[in-house]
Amino acid sequence: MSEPAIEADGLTKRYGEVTALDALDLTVPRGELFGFLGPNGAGKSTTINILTGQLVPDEGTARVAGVDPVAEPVRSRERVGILPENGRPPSFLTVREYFDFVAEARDLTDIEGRVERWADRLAFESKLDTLCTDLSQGERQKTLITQAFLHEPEVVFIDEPLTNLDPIIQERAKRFFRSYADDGNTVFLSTHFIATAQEVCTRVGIVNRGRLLDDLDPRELGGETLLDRFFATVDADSVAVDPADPAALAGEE
Ligand SMILES: Nc1ncnc2c1ncn2[C@@H]1O[C@H](COP(=O)(O)OP(=O)(O)OP(=O)(O)O)[C@@H](O)[C@H]1O
Repeated sequence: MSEPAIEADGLTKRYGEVTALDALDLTVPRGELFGFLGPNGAGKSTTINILTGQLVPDEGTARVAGVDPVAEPVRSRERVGILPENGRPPSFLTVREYFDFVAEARDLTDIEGRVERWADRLAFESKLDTLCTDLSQGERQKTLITQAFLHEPEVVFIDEPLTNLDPIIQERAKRFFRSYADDGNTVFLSTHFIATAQEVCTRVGIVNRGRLLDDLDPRELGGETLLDRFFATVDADSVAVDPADPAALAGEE
């Protein structure tokens, strides 16, 4: 069997008193559109930052696209695409200049065809020569999604990619993410949109308090919704936080 696209073993990260990741284990096989779900502060961004070579864990190991992002962050970042949450393209470049800049950094030549395809897919052809500072929020998001996929990486991390996109473009983007994974690449989608994860993801992980609590195929949920499963999983874990509270342990209000 081929090596998984993403493997994390015992990842631990502390910020002072706060344990953001608590020996997190995670395996994502190639070809999955993997939804990474969890409440605010669960450790999603911290996990992504470690897996993309932007943050060093206190303990644990990781491999992404065959590279150790902790030992070889630069080589690792070459292999992956990243759509950060709340990112902003540089204000002083036009959209096209920004893509040229990304292409230069990624050692890509002849990106015109790719840029045109993305502009068509996400409907921003008319904005290619606009300064990034003059883009709407949704147009900025379209620009950032495009840069994440421009070098056609085998693993892409996308953090809340649908934010600020209109419903038509959301549908197109979702279809694209799924087809990109169906082509054998791996898409790691961090989101609070649980219905979207149920709709498009081929696998989903639920994280809380820095640990992976569940890892499932949402198509095998039967009658249960992913939202029900999410609430039940996180609630059960939160009850476990306070064993001194007998009412909570009994599941009472
Ligand atoms: N630079 C930092 N310094 C101190 N604490 C941090 C730092 N970054 C994250 N944390 C803390 O680590 C925990 C995990 O944060 P993280 O950003 O990974 O969560 P998240 O799941 O991405 O949350 P959200 O859904 O709100 O974006 C939180 O308690 C957060 O306050």
